[in-house]
Amino acid sequence: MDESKLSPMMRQYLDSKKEYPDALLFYRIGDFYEMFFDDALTASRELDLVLTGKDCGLEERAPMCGVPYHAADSYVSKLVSKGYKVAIGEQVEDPKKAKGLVKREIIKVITPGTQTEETALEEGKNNFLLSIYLGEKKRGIVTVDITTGECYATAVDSSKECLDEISRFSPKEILINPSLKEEEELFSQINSRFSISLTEKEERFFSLTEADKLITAHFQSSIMGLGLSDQADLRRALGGCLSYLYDTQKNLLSHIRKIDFFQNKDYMIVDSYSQRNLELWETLREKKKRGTLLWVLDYTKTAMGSRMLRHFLERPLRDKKKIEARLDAVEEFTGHYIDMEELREYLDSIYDIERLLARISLSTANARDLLALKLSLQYLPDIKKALSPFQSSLLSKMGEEMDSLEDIYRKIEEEIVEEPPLSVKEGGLIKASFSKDVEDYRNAGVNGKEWLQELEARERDKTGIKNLKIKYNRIFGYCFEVSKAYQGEIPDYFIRRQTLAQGERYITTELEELQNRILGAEEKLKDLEYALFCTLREEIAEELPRIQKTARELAHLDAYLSLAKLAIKENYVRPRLSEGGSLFIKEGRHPVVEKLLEEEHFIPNDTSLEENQEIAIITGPNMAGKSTYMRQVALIVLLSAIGSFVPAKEAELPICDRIFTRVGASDDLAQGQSTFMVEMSEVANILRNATKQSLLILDEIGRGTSTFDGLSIAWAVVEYIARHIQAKTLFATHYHELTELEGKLNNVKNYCIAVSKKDGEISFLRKIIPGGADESYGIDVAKLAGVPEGVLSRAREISAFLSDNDFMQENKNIVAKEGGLETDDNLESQEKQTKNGAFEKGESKNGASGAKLLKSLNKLEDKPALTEGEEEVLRKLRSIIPEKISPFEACSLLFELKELLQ
Ligand SMILES: Nc1ncnc2c1ncn2[C@@H]1O[C@H](COP(=O)(O)OP(=O)(O)OP(=O)(O)O)[C@@H](O)[C@H]1O
Repeated sequence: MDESKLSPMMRQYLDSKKEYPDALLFYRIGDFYEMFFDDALTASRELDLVLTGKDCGLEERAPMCGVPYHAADSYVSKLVSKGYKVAIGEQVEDPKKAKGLVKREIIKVITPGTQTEETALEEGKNNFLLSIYLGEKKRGIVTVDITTGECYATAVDSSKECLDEISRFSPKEILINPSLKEEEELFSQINSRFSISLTEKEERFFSLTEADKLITAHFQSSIMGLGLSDQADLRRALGGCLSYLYDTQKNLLSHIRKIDFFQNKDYMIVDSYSQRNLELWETLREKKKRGTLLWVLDYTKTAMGSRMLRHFLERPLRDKKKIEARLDAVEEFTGHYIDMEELREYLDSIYDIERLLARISLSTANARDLLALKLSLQYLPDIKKALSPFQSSLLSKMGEEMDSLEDIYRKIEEEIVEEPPLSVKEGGLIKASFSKDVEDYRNAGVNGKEWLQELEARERDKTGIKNLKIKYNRIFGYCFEVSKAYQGEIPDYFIRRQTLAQGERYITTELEELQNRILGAEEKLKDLEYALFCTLREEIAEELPRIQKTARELAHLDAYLSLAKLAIKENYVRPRLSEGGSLFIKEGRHPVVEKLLEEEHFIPNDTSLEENQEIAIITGPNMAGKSTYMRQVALIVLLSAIGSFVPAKEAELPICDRIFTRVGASDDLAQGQSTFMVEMSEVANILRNATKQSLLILDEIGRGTSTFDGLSIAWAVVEYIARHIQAKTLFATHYHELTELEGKLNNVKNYCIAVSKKDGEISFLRKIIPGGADESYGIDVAKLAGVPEGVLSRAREISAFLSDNDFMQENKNIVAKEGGLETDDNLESQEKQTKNGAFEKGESKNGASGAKLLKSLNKLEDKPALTEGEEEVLRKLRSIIPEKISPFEACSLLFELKELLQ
């Protein structure tokens, strides 16, 4: 584009655009925000706007579309929620007074992680911007929610931990430095697994010197004072984050006052796979809250409480004292139902104070926001009073820590009217009783006419001029009009302004004063009210620390009350935290399935994983309830770690360092990894990181590959856990062979989920009992699912053939013998063994199945004449025998051969 030919306005536009090339630029022109060129094409497509053109000095018109300025917020939110960034180019001088082109500047940039527009934010969920600085050794991670002022920071060692944090915070936007792109795995996972807007900034954006300058200025403390001296990567991430926030907001960020440092080791780690598998705050499929653990837990009354509860869930505790303190608070509430309900009622009238404060700090709060703050504070003294009888450590401290903030309440009460308008610049927001000037101006507007009539009557009496009138003229304003007949009676304090055909126009000092009061009143009133409002907003902003602290206490209070309400409503019990690490649950229930079943009755089950008996192998047909049972145990352990009561009759629970789950297929297939590959990398991760204090939930390990390899892997994994990790483990499997481990490894015990079969129909009893399952009932479940009878009867035939055949038995023998049960094995040799497989031609360990196929091949080759079908089988056998084949392929070929050769 030849920019020299552009019109001045277009040149001005393009200069602004160059400042934020990755943002769509909304450019204020008159009453519209216009977009041009590519931005116009994108916006018209995304917002369904009519695309027009504008003469721009070039041959072709510039594509253009626009939105009315007063409706811009909703359009901006729409774009931002789709992941776009939007820069607002505003007119910064009065167009009427401008000489030439109106001056325009970008006043803010709105991005997914920095937007504050209320309608675009999710209630009960933070809107995080996460900044990662990938350093040489560490990864600094800083997360800020500009809408609440929260700021969390940590440094982690691995990309995997980065992903765990991303998954936990679910940020709307991630700020990265270029080296993160080189960490391909992490980068591709961020891109594919999360639909998060990525903002890449050049390395200098994260410069340590700049970061330190910004951090010390913002938090008004030295790097050492903040405890950041040896945290260079974290400082860079924080510096980048602050710089980005200042740049986009173009505003003070005084509500971000405190950095909340955390270390993974202080919390129970639930990695990102497990967070999703256990559906803690988002369902796997629909990504909704309904159907998650958070959905069950959330009886909070305020958005702050709801966010706090989620926060509890994101970071289950490991410190016994802290967990007991939360449990004490919950228990105390459950024992005082009426007080609890009274407090919950008070919370009902509390708005999202944290978000209100953010708007106050960013100077975007309006009078309605201040009113909402006032209404939120009105019951604080009552809340403090209602809390005073409570004695548990957290609750008694909470009452003391909470500030009743009566001064703030009074300030707003004195100044802001009961129903203020949305706009703060149009007047009507300040009480007349608050300011004499406001009262006068407002009176002037309302009473102006009366005052003029009064003056007119008074002057008429005084002068004796009967037809003396006050009239309004656009040029001279208010004047007395006196007809020619009365010219001789004009008093000397009448000052002549204009001669008319029939008379003269006069003013007096009093009339002039009155006129000033009346004519300027409306504008002056608006200006005065706005100024008073801004002062009040600033005064409240100065009290931010006090209000923020109280808001935090209210959020905690709401979360404890919610847990207490849950305990009462859903009949949960207080867990005992076990000293020795044993896990014992009597009549445990799955919190979510129980709630979803509603009318249907959920069958409770016991669990016992003790020292020296940590591993449970769970067999049972499909649909019996294995996954539900295992998840239920994980969720119960997790609930106790957040300080919640648990769905059981009785529970003694360990404090785990981590919960690992390997359940079902992950959604990483999108990344091009096979189901089996994903499964194995998760297994590898678990085996490498689990400790004796971990809880492992393993569902059908090995099902993603051939039966033989799968069984071998599953076997070896159980063995490895039993011998080397001794973590509490629930291991569900369809490989009944694994039940043999019970006798061989003394910390393994078998369980199965009972079913009954009557007249060929199975029914699920949902009860877990000791021992292994007798049958797999797979075909019965297929029947329940409506698989056609033809397929079922054929499956029964095949199943009968396979159980007649010693084929599977042979495979099992190979696993038992060659899996090294009798010898001291290790995982590596196990893996090597299974990789070799059992079907390679010519190797002794290939087992009898390979030999059997060879025999069949020879038999076919010896036959003088072959049918078409036999030829096909022969061809297949020739092609596969030198290769590895799966046991099922081998089985089905054997089956075909059996039929053909008969
Ligand atoms: N204890 C229970 N009480 C009542 N219903 C239950 C119980 N456990 C599970 N169910 C019901 O049974 C359904 C199947 O359970 P689940 O998915 O846990 O079976 P599964 O044994 O893991 O099956 P598969 O092996 O096919 O994955 C659940 O969706 C739930 O509705």
